Amino acid sequence: MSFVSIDENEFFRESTLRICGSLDIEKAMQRCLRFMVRHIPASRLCFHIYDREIGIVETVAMATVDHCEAMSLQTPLSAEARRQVEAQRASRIKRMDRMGDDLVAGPVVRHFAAEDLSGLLLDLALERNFIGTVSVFSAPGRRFNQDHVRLLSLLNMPFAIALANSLRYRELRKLRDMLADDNRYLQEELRQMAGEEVVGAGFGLREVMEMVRQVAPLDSPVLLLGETGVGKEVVANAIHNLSQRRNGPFIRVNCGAIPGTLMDSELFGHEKGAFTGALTRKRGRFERADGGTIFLDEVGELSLEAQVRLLRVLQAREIERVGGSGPVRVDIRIIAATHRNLEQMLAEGRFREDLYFRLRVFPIAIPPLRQRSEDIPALVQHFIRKKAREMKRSSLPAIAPGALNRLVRYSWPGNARELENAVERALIVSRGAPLAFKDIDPAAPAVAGSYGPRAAVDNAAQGLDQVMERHIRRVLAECGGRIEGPAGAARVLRIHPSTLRKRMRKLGIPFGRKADQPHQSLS
Ligand SMILES: Nc1ncnc2c1ncn2[C@@H]1O[C@H](COP(=O)(O)OP(=O)(O)OP(=O)(O)O)[C@@H](O)[C@H]1O
Repeated sequence: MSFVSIDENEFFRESTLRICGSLDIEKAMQRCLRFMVRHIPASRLCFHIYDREIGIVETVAMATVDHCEAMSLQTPLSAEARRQVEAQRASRIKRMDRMGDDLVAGPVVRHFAAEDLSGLLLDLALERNFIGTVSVFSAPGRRFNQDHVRLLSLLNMPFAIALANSLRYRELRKLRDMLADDNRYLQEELRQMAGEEVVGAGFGLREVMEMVRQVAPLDSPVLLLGETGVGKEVVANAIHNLSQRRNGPFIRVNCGAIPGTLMDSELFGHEKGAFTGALTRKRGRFERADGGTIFLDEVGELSLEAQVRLLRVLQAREIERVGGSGPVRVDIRIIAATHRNLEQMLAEGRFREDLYFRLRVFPIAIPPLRQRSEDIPALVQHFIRKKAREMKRSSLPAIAPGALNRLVRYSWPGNARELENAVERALIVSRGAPLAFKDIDPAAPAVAGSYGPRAAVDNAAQGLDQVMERHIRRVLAECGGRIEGPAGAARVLRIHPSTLRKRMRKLGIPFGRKADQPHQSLS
């Protein structure tokens, strides 16, 4: 085969264009080789990196004229060969008449049965950092000479830059894949922690689950309504898991727990330096939920300013980071939840009407536990399993005779969460004996139900309005719904009946005929 002689400048220019032509090392090398073979007797290019920690040469890419591939071919080096490689700090080129005889190249080219071929080794360094080595294999029966060395040595710098970039790109891709993998794993863990199973789906929550199945495949917003602890997050999770977005993120935002001053940066993120303390760029919850579902819990707690910004996201499907220079599109499904009476908040000007109608496209009301006491036994079993697992108990305790009956008759103002706490308490005090639930007494004055240190912590976290609402409801239940009179709730609470009515209206507690509707019944 005859080779076309070439001007050095032309060789440099054409080879550089090709080695920079792709971020995939093997493709870039193949393009380069296809050009080179017209001018030098080469048959194969390989790129090798060196792992100093373990003294291994890894061949990461290989190209012939017809075939190229990314690979991870590892060759351990002898101690002497390691010393030789590790002394290498500058670019240089080495010619070998027979590659098999070289201390470093010999064991590597054995993988390609190329010991008898002549070779050129191009060590690449940038700013005194050794990047790797390109090996050029000769065509069978040909030997490289000084003219080839001169031509190849021109390519030191472009090869070093291009291959260093390709290695970085490869590393980034690897990190991205690892992150995606971590993300999938964590999402799965979260799903398990959140308790994927909706207990009562076939009984007390049957209608709720029918609605869930209807709306899940669509992208419409869903508004979950129900008392605190009733299972709104569990239902939100079920919607996400039954939707096309199930492999995307499910991001919960507790709107009542984020201080007003941090709301924007929490929800929408910020750019680096947007304000004092913004040391790095941070993605907000909306951006994190991209491709998945955002669950806005306690949406009724949002300030009016935050409501305006939320409305903008709902309308434009875009967010703007604090200190950002432009909008960022987000592909999200919104599920909002509240235990509040939003209609009443509308009437009082505490919730925006436009936002309300945007969120209220598909409302689902989750009934309180006292209206679906048929779910209590299954929930108790579910929580026993869950808590025993968390507490690393090897066996599941039995339930003491009569205890389940007591649980079913209790009114559960704190709903499933209160039941979950009761199970946890019972497991702690039982020490392996059957669970007696002695602190749950349906006949005791309602306020006594779940008081104690734990409930006090719960109450503190709930806010004054909720605690007041809960207390009033319990006293009302105890007084058979009566407000006035010697046995009325106002007397027990030591306030004037009209003050009590006013407060009940404010807290959304029905009275009079409304209180007789089953949803509100407390007994
Ligand atoms: N149907 C159910 N099946 C299984 N677990 C449930 C069910 N309902 C509630 N739970 C459990 O009860 C606890 C409270 O439920 P969740 O957090 O969903 O209530 P919530 O209505 O969102 O409360 P809040 O209004 O206070 O945010 C959680 O630990 C949840 O896993």
